[in-house]
Amino acid sequence: MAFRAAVITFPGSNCDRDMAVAIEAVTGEEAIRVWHGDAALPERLDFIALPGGFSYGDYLRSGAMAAKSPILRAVVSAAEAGVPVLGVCNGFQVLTESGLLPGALMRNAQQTFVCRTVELAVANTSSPFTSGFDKDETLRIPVAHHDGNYFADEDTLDRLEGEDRVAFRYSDNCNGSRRDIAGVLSANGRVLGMMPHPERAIEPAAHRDLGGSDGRRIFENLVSELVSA
Ligand SMILES: NC(=O)CC[C@H](N)C(=O)O
Repeated sequence: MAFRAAVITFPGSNCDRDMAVAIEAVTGEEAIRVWHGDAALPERLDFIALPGGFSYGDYLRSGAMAAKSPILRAVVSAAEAGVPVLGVCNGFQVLTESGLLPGALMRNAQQTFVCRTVELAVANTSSPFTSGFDKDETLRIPVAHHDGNYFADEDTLDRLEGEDRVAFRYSDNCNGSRRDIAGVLSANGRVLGMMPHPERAIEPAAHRDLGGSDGRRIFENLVSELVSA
């Protein structure tokens, strides 16, 4: 089965190539690159990735301007039609700014950029992105952001937890996120926003502190869910 994935590039994206490399490594298929100013997405997509970076220079708020770009209307329609969407870091910020996911990513509590590998606990094991994990399993995936402090009001946080929509939690909260939340799912589980970068963890670790393949498993989960659907 040909796997048709699109990677959206905004001015200032800097993880779009890494995302395309990760998708090709896992699926064997080249990802289709889509520019922010395009009004339409390619047809029959299996997956859309919103990559990390500094879209529009993080002006206004991280992700705010990208959320108003022409291609986002098409991404929102595709998500509403059930196409799986993964937003990583800046992509997660675009997902909250566009209303596809609740909450907001605020400036890190410590007011500094954080760039290191973190440990995550798997919270949800039923979405297309997380179905191959064990609950509370630990993943090691890098983060690199200054606006990763997940915020939502208490009612929203209770609702997310009640609906099993927290995908991942930081084992050691690196940015002040409410309830240690590192990744959030949409109500139907097919949109995932996460601050850690799975596309930077797709090869076996070359060193104790460098690399690792836990991120690859998120893409593998998605592919095996789609194949078995
Ligand atoms: N790596 C990234 O995607 C960075 C995201 C965002 N611009 C931030 O620093 O918060």
